Amino acid sequence: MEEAHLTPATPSPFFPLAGPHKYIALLLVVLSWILVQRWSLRKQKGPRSWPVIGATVEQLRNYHRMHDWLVGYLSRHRTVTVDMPFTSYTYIADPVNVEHVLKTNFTNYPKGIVYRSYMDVLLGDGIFNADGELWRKQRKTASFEFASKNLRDFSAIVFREYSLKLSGILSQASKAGKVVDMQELYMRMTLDSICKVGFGVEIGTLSPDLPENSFAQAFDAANIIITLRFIDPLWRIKRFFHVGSEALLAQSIKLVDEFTYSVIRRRKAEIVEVRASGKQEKMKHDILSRFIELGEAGDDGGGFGDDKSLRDVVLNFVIAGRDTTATTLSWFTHMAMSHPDVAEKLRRELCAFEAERAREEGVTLVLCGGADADDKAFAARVAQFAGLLTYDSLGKLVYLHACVTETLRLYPAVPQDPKGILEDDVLPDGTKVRAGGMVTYVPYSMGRMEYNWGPDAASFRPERWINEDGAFRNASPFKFTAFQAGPRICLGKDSAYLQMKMALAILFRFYSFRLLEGHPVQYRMMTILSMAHGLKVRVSRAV
Ligand code: HEM
Repeated sequence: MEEAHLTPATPSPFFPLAGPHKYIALLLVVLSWILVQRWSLRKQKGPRSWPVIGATVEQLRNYHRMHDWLVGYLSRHRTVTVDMPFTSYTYIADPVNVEHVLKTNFTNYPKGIVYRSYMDVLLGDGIFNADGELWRKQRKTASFEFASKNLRDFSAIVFREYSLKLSGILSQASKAGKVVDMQELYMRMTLDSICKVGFGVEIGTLSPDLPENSFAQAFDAANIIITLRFIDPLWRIKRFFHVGSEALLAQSIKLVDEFTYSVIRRRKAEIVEVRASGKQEKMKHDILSRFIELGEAGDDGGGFGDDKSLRDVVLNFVIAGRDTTATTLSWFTHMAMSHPDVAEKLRRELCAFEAERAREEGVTLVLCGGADADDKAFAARVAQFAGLLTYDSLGKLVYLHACVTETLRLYPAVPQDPKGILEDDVLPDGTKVRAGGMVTYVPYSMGRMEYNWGPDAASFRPERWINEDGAFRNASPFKFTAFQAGPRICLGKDSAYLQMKMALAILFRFYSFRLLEGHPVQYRMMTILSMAHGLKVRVSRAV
């Protein structure tokens, strides 16, 4: 044993030095490697990167406030690279780079296989998750549907009906002095609306007793867990062993699927019934019926012949139409509460509009006795006002339009939108991006950048959207990116404005809102910028 200690160490064939030299050499190799790493990162704009783990630790530490974390870096650099294990994410906020990615070199920046692999479980082959021919066909079919006057007229009726239901709930809450969660109510309203407009189904989550809705809960849980996948390198292992967040995800998707397939079965049965009755005029104008018909005709614009494809259509439209709109309505309400001058100016616009429209239509406005009016008289007055709101007349509400747009500038419903990179490329500002990585345009940051909006970029100021003649002033879609831009620009933008303006005109004409004292308003990290704790308010009638 003693001898063994005295025997000089045998040099390894892989490391031919022995004794202390071996350790010094090893240290030198490690130091040189670190130096090379630091040298190659010297021009990197973004958080500090470490060998192998990249910036994972800093990113995880800031995960709960990631959008603001990025604001900090992007205000200094315009383009930021964040290294992650085995990949890197490039974040952009300069409209010139955004135009390059979303339009000029569009084909190089698809959703990509990484994004698809994360989202597949929820979105399947639906339009949000599709690239190439599969996307093109769905886009064509859906664009055609969105342009139809039938759908627009039907939507206006549905949006008015559900806004009035929401008004009824608020009216009762104001009388009872009850606290309400506006985000939850908006989510119910937009879910009911998209189910009616999208799939011709009445699901009634906005009925006065506010029933539990397991679909909505499971859908939200799935969305949160999928967002976590973007920074959780272990998610595939968790999925394989069916543990932790991935086990919960599987459960949530099961619930979501049960609901969705039941909607499809119901619509198919109704279509058969209408056909058997021979009453074609009873055929509904919803989007799902249209896709079912296309699938049956074999002219299915993207393969909608089977229930799985229809399931993907349904869920993609739910995610498109429900959360985005409800989230924007919630942030709008928060902005109006925290900017009383804006709320007052909006109210004046709505009252003037009401008087003018009533004159135009020859309507005598009912006297309802003010805020203490009895319920029936108050409801009648609200319904009378709602009757004056049409697709065309809502176009006259320029200040309301500006307030909604300003809300989206600072609180875009989709705060970050990642794209895959097919081939190495150089962005217009000289940043190199590598095939297989990801480039993300960041609407949340873009709205707050002084280089995009001037020194008051961070202030909520709807007036910036109105020109000297009092008309709405548009901005380049590559600078105001809340609806994306280029060939994949949001298809539901007009529909979303129609619904939001219909609801907000009614609510802000007849109610005032006060944030519940001490209620925290913060976003939650998920693909949509929803509020982590909802939006708890007290509401009062204001005739
Ligand atoms: C405030 C409301 C809304 C906002 C801020 C918004 C924003 C967006 C954004 C950022 C995208 C691109 C997402 C991506 O890269 O995948 C998008 C796509 C889309 N949106 Fe909207 N959206 C809104 C409402 C709606 C509504 C109400 C509908 C339909 C009912 C809708 C239908 C779509 C569709 C179908 C796409 C996919 C377009 C494509 O990939 O070709 N959106 N929207």
